[in-house]
Amino acid sequence: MGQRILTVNAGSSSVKFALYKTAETPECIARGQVQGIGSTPSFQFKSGGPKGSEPIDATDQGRALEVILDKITPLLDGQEVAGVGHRIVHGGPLRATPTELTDEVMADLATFNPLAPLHQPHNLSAVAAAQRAFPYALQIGCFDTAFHRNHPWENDIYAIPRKFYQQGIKRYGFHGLSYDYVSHQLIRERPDLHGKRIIICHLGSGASICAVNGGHSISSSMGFSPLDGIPMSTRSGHLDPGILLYLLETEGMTPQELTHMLYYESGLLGLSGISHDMQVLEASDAQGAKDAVEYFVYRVRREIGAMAATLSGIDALVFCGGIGENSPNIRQQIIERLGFLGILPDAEANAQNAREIAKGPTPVFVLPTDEEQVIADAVAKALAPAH
Ligand SMILES: Nc1ncnc2c1ncn2[C@@H]1O[C@H](COP(=O)(O)OP(=O)(O)O)[C@@H](O)[C@H]1O
Ligand SMILES: CC(=O)OP(=O)(O)O
Ligand SMILES: [Mg+2]
Repeated sequence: MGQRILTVNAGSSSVKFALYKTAETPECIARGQVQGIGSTPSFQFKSGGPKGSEPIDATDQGRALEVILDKITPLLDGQEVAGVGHRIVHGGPLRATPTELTDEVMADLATFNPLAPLHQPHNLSAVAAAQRAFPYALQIGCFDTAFHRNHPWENDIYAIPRKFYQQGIKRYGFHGLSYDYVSHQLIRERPDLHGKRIIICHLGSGASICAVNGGHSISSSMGFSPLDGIPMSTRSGHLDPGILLYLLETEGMTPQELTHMLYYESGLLGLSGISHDMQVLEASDAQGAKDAVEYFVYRVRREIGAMAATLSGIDALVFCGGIGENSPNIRQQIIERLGFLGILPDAEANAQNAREIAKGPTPVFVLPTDEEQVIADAVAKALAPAH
């Protein structure tokens, strides 16, 4: 009898899942998500189940996972879920590989909740729900920080007293499962880029940019927390720390108010005053929406320039994530002023969401990311009998 692997990616307002047939390279048989947790939650299969979106009653990520489990039970057809793989945003300074989520590991991971409040507590509550549903399954954590664990020191450290580095105040980097998938997929499709300098832009609700050299992450625009770098749906991106000192000392804001402002009220939402959703902003004629889009594009271009300097050049640029994969307009605006890096946009290919969207010496790709496949592969490896 076959076994199944389930992957769970719990975010601030969504829980994404995928179900796999167990094999050396697991085969996806269904995927989907609960979205709108906290506002108007709904369930949707993206593949492998009935089409359409169904309103549901889910006030938190644990309840969303219960709905998902109800929906996938008929697809299991009596097969056992042998392993559940979880995307865990923060693995801390040590975790460089997928890890079994024992009680001890879970307790350690909970200490990183304040470093990623939009993600980490939800990631961990989804693990608890999956343990209740599948008490005999192997629960494996796959960390967004792991792909970035070997940054050269200058991309790992902040210029504050060295003792803070020893306490773990350092650059972790995030979206590592996505960068892992995309960098390997690029080489599968274009073996000539093996060993080269690649800049990958993961532009979704959370957004970051990664410099990859010879298959390894060299630098991430995200740092100690997933707040740093480019502006995001509701997160600020890079800030002068003097602003925080001013707001704390002069305006009397509390740490909780600052946290809320930086994670939930800033970025595209804060700048536009209209929406956190890039699709809504692109469709709007309001000046605030135009400003937010322009600022986002500018900060992405600026970060690509910084990553090109980090790598002393660029051999390929890649877009992924909800915005990167689906918005020709944003991609066009980003790449049309990157001629100095050998990038010449192919507007027609870009408009069609083609795989390759530039015709200059530096190729530019759109590669749909698949964090779930990276997680499923890790679970399959953990389940495989030792040789
Ligand atoms: N066609 C599109 N045009 C512009 N933006 C889009 C489009 N489709 C999706 N998006 C954006 O992608 C974002 C979600 O990206 P995604 O990578 O799924 O985010 P996350 O995994 O962080 O929740 C949404 O906020 C939306 O703004
Ligand atoms: C780390 C992060 O920002 O993740 P997401 O894009 O899924 O919010
Ligand atoms: Mg994401």
